[in-house]
Amino acid sequence: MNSTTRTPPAGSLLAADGLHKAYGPTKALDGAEFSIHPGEVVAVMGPSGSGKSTLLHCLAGIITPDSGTITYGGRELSAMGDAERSALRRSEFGFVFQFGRLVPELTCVENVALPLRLNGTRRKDAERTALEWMRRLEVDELAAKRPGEVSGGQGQRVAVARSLVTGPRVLFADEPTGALDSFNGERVMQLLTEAARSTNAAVVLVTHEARVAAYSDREIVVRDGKSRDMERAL
Ligand SMILES: Nc1ncnc2c1ncn2[C@@H]1O[C@H](COP(=O)(O)OP(=O)(O)OP(=O)(O)O)[C@@H](O)[C@H]1O
Repeated sequence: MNSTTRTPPAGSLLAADGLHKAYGPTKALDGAEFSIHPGEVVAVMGPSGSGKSTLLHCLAGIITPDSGTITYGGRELSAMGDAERSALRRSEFGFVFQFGRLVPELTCVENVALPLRLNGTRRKDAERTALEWMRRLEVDELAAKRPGEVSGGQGQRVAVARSLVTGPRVLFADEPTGALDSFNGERVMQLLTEAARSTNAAVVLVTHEARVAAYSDREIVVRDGKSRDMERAL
């Protein structure tokens, strides 16, 4: 793609270099770079409209950058076909968004089991694994309830359980606490980071809140589509 791109930093699981993405005249990404190691939690910060979500969507293979390289496990995403990228998203990546996006017609345990069911796991096995994750996120008592019957904080913990149920190597979290009060936001972040660390999953955490970013190992600031690594002591 871009002849000036560099090799990804040693040991990185997911890395991007020289990313550009424009929406018409708007430059959403203008040379952004990124890298994350297995088990690392990286906060992507920056003002509204600076390109954070666009960066996350490029890294996750949801949108294709206009130029630049993204490598996952040593392979370039752009070299994969659509089907292979979708399979990668289903098997290696997990997602949590600002609003849980749970399926309202399904119970909470069915929601958490859904990614496993889509991968062909039998219902009983999928729901057993789902319940284990719900227990870790302290929402197993809500298994039989539908999303409309639980609180925002509980629903978000159900969404975190769903994002981790397939054992992803990278968890993408886009403002996961954005709709919660500070108490529930803190609890979601504690449980999310604990669960991710216990499985050595890397977490790409988009947030504009410093208290949420405080759960990360490292911060990257995106401004006008450019990213800057803030070397922060652990
Ligand atoms: N689908 C789209 N069509 C047109 N413009 C877009 C689209 N998505 C993003 N943009 C523009 O690209 C720029 C970067 O948007 P992006 O959503 O990545 O920023 P952000 O930092 O995540 O913002 P926020 O914190 O408000 O969510 C913004 O100017 C935005 O208006």
